Amino acid sequence: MRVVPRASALNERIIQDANAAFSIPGSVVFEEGKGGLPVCKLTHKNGGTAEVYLFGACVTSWCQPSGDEVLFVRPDAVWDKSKPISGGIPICFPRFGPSPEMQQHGFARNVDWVVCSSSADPNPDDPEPSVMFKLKDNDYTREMWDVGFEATYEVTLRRDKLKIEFCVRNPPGAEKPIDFTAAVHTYIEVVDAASPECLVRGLKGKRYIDKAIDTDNLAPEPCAGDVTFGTGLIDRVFQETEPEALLHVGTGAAVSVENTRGWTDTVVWNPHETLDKEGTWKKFVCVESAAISSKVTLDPEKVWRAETNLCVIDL
Ligand SMILES: O=P(O)(O)OC[C@H]1O[C@@H](O)[C@H](O)[C@@H](O)[C@@H]1O
Repeated sequence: MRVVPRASALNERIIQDANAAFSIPGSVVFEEGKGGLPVCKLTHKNGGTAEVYLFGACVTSWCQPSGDEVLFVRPDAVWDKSKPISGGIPICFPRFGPSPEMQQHGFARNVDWVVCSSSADPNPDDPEPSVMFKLKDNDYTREMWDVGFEATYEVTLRRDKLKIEFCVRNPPGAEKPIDFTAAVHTYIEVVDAASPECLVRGLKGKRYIDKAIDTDNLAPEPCAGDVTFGTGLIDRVFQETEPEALLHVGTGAAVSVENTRGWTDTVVWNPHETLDKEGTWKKFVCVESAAISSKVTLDPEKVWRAETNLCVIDL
């Protein structure tokens, strides 16, 4: 009889193997995280840290050297792989939003990614720990999306930034182009989303689809000014945005979400009381780097590269 290893034994083995191949003392280590799931911890020598779960390659924490957390994980997050981790930076791929072929926001946040490299010294005077994950098509993904693909996701903890690079390749030998939409769905902690001091700047004049009004109403309208929260659900897809959007978090600081490369759009989402009546919605705002308004189309062997840099700025 074939003995199926317990989930915890499998996770232990994944952690051991990842440490053997990719740990870097003081910079990159793999541990048991919530629910026993494998998590990679990055530590900068300035005291900053980040955590990335192999499940969904989901960044769940980015702490400043002061210990202040920048990201937000919802209290209803579950850690048993029965659904995506609700919070941090889930990856939406190969579909953003609902789709007839697959689960909301695609399958990338619902599957285990594989660690493929780590590094800590692109700059030896100021080591920047990083870890890279990969995901390829398999029987499960092909049931929903019958194409080949190779995706990588690299998280780098820089002195003052969290850098995220997401690449998708249409592999050699493919016979046709692939197309997809995608986003990194960044949950950022705020003091009180209901306060007028909590706002997103940098989107004025940009056209957006207001998904809170009518998801079938695809006529974009121009954004009048800063985006604020507190009156109800905010769910907006801003098209062809400038590289930087600034979320004022209410502490006198802002988080800059800089779409350095690849991304074309910015999604701003705060669920208000559609999430729960406990007031969780007041504790975060999502500012998402996205490629939605035009699908990305990749010919065989071509690579699409997208990069986001998050940075905390004193106002
Ligand atoms: O609950 P999920 O699947 O993580 O999605 C949350 C939200 O994600 C946002 O990106 C979408 O614009 C919203 O429409 C959606 O409700």
